[in-house]
Amino acid sequence: MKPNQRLIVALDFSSMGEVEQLVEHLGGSVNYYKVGMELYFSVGNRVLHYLQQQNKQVFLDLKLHDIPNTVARSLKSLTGLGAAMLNVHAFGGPAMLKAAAEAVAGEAERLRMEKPKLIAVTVLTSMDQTEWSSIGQTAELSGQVVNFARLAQAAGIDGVVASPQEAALIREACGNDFLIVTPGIRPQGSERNDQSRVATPHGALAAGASHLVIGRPVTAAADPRQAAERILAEMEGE
Ligand SMILES: O=C(O)c1cc(=O)[nH]c(=O)n1[C@@H]1O[C@H](COP(=O)(O)O)[C@@H](O)[C@H]1O
Repeated sequence: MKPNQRLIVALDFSSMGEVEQLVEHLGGSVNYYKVGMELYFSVGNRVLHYLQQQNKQVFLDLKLHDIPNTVARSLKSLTGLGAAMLNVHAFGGPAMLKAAAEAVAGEAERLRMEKPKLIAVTVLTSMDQTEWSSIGQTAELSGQVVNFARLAQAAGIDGVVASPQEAALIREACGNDFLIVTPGIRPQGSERNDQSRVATPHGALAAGASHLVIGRPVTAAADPRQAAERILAEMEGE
């Protein structure tokens, strides 16, 4: 069976021991992992080296959000680490997004390496319309997600992180080559936890997601391998 490159399992842990235990347990069924702030701040580049040795692809999810110069210079440092995907917050605005895209492309060219994909986080999947309004936003949340996706694409960014509930609108607005990476994935019957805008794996793919980011439905399952294989079967049936 061809390895699945569309399922990204989130390694939301704080130690190498937990990472090694899960990656060994999941074996060849999972080929793509997300390293987020908790893990990277705890163990640093050790986890990237480990995943590279295991021939796994890495989404290094550090969600940069700062002025254009700072984000561009930070991304230069991150580009050479060998992750397949990096991200920034779309809230940084068009100038920051453009500087970010140029920094990654320029550094990858300088290092003669394949350019990591750079994607922009739109509106966090934990937020619902009420919370969105509570921070003073008057536009409809889904409309703003699509607006961010358009701005990111115009700035030369490869795709967005959004909820599966906006995936169809983004696909329509940004075309087939644009990456749509969707967390907020919850298989039938699983806990929502702190996620608000959710869908099933099948629902997310049917709406046009290119990649699914899944954490607790796999990592907190009694049998993570069985949980991952069920999700993969649901994805392959798509
Ligand atoms: O950038 C992300 O990956 C991200 C963006 C977002 O809007 N929502 C979101 O949940 N995430 C990440 O996706 C993962 C979801 O994990 P679970 O809720 O456990 O499936 C976490 O590691 C989050 O940091």
